Amino acid sequence: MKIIIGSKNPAKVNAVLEIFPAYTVINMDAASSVSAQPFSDEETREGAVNRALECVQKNPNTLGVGLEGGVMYVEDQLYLCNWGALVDQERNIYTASGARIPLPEKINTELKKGHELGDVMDQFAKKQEVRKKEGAIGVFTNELVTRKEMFVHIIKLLRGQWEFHNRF
Ligand SMILES: O=P(O)(O)OP(=O)(O)OP(=O)(O)OC[C@H]1O[C@@H](n2cnc3c(O)ncnc32)[C@H](O)[C@@H]1O
Ligand SMILES: [Mg+2]
Repeated sequence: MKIIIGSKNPAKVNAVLEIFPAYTVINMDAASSVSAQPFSDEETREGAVNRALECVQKNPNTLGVGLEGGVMYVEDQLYLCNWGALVDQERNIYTASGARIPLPEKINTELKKGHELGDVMDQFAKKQEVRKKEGAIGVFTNELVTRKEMFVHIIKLLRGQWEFHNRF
């Protein structure tokens, strides 16, 4: 059986490969159809669902996975948030979110100017393509939790819900 992941970002693709080792994993660009920088749980979740749906629509009889990164506020504090969606052949939609950590005020200021977190993180960490490697969560947890590891947990939550639904 095939799984289509709606992203070519290695942090996302490698997480799917780890949790679905028996499957053929294919990656494709899928549109989130939300802002390049989602700013709420709702918008980030919608981006993940849109990506997963597009994967299954373009590849019937497969499982589609969408993973989306965003930020959200709890009161005045900006947090990193991530969402995942899995869509099966019957178009059942399973969703789950990942761990969230607060982001420094400096990052909040840059995002409010309209910059994307990916670019802001590269500047902040003085590195390149942080979003494809340890991610913001890796930078701010001293790499105890990497972006891939955070997505691994989300995909476990998706796979587990899908298995529970199909348990008999
Ligand atoms: O190729 P895609 O799948 O689009 O992967 P992406 O890295 O762009 O990731 P998202 O579109 O899901 O994330 C939306 C924006 O937030 C950024 N972002 C989200 N989480 C991040 C993280 O942990 N580290 C760095 N940038 C992150 C990302 O670079 C985008 O600017
Ligand atoms: Mg993106």
